[in-house]
Amino acid sequence: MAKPVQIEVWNPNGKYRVISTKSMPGTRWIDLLVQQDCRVEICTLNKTILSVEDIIALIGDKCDGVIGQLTEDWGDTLFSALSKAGGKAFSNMAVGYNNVDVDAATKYGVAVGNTPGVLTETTAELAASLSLAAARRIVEADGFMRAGLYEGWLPHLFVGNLLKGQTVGVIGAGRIGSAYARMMVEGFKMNLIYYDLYQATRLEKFVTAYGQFLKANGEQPVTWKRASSMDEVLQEADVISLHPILDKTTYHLVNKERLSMMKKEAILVNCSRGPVVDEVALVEHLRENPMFRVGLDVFEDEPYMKPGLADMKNAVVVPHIASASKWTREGMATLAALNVLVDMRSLHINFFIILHSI
Ligand SMILES: NC(=O)c1ccc[n+]([C@@H]2O[C@H](COP(=O)([O-])OP(=O)(O)OC[C@H]3O[C@@H](n4cnc5c(N)ncnc54)[C@H](O)[C@@H]3O)[C@@H](O)[C@H]2O)c1
Ligand SMILES: O=C(O)[C@H](O)CO
Repeated sequence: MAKPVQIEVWNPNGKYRVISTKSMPGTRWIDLLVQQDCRVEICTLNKTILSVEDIIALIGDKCDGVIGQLTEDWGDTLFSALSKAGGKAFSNMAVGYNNVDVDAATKYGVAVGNTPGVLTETTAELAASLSLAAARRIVEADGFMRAGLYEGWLPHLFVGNLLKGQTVGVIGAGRIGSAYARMMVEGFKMNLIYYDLYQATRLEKFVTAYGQFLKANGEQPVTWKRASSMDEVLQEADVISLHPILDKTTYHLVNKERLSMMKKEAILVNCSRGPVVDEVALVEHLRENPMFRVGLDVFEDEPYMKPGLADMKNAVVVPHIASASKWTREGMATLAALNVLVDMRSLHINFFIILHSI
């Protein structure tokens, strides 16, 4: 039996039907779709994560394109339903496709898009924030103040780690990993060690030039190294931030064995995807190594945390907010709408007008 559908409709008489499974920030994305003769339907169901059945009900009998979210399971069932409804386009409002079966989409003739780039700096800034929060024990200290425990300055009170001159390690030096590395190198004068399948030439040039600038000004130059293995990064770095995509090769990339390679006072930050870290092993490691700290934006079984994690004082945890700046979220929504419009190209969308309205 078809489920009831709760929606908000824009441009009810539009020729093409485009669905967004969630309300998204700003109105520019809606304007773009409306200008191209789309009827835009936004799901208003009061449920954080929509099920496959919910989305099938939204798609209905006729649907030209869908903007979906990373919490949804875009596999064979949904692409088959979208294709049957005449759909040609799907865009994830996220970077990457780990919740999307691209082969299934291709099989059903649905083009798939995602929203990289506009979230690079915002996500890197959150990774930098988590690095600082963990290094300087900001959340613990904040809780201490609010609990009325502060009785006056003490030499040992919330002593943390100085970043300057230490080594920052980046696993996955793509767009976000490189932006984070630049922030930590330039902002805190950290040396860089990174591991990626590809050489990050621009990043290397940046660190070299910045090192030369520091030297010319009588300061200790910063350095960079491309590691030949991920283990080398884990062994050498003081702060390690994870930025690879999630796929079969990066699932549980950081496991019990690899955690044990890291320095006892190291900081691990994850703003990539939860399953890149074996969270059960991480909780055990945090428990056994109180000076080891983590900053986590993502979790293995979102929205849940593995048992014990919430009790760990040496963990800073935030609810997947790395891309949550107004500019970025509006940009992601705009990009997702453009992806859908471009991929509905067989519908003779007027690209000249699109390009002039963004
Ligand atoms: N927490 C958030 O809100 C948030 C926001 C944006 C992106 N992300 C995640 O961050 C990821 C990276 O985004 P991006 O825009 O930088 O992507 P990107 O494609 O530019 O960078 C990913 C990098 O990972 C590298 N890589 C792939 N497999 C690897 C492996 N096995 N070992 C080491 N490196 C490997 C790639 O070569 C690439 O350089 C996204 O796929 C997404 O999962 C999370
Ligand atoms: O990949 C993404 O885009 C994030 O996880 C949400 O912004």
